[in-house]
Amino acid sequence: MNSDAKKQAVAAAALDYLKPHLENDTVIGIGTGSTANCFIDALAPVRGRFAVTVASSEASAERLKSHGIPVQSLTSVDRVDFYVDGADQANSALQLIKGGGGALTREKIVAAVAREFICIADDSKLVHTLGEFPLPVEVIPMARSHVARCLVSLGGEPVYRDGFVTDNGNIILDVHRLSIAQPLALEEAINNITGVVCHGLFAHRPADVLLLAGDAGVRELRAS
Ligand SMILES: O=C(CO)[C@H](O)[C@H](O)COP(=O)(O)O
Repeated sequence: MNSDAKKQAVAAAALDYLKPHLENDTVIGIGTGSTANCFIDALAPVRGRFAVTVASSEASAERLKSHGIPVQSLTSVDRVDFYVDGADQANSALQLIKGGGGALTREKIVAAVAREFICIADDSKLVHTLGEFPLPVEVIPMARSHVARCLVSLGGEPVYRDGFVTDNGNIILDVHRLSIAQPLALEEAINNITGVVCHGLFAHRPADVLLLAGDAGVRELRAS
């Protein structure tokens, strides 16, 4: 199975996972990226079976609307029942690196609100130790050099994502060469750097379920 087929398979599996739980008032959070896009496309035929979606990026909101799927802001809903999103890496505790697409801040906010976070990915994303994928950090532009120095002191090699501006008007530093043996501690340490808006290490809020597509089909993992 090639990469696109795996994305479509895992998106279809996420929809199968959700279907028994869909009610007229269900609110679904929607992630960002190519796998999340496959889920948006899979969701279109059942758009009458839930209330509304909340998108984690302008790009996802546009794609949802293009399918006629209703989108509301997070501030106009009183809860998010499910959040479905991809990831750049996942470990066996279902802690994640996210933000390859630069939407990490809104993704982390929707994930924080969601009752259940369903992560969808192909099996190449499951790793023993997070960190080979550069960790995206969203930064207030004027704090770029200060934050970069702090990230170096934590052992990383920050690289400015040239020409990229987040939906929130900020910049991204992608931090290379981190071997994240202690995700909870590192998440807190980076949160504590003044000028950091948010970053893509999801350790305190891991996924609840990881659907992983491989050549033999889609398997469901819970945190171990
Ligand atoms: O965090 C993300 C976007 O900010 C994506 O979920 C992550 O980059 C995975 O993307 P893809 O499904 O295209 O591999």
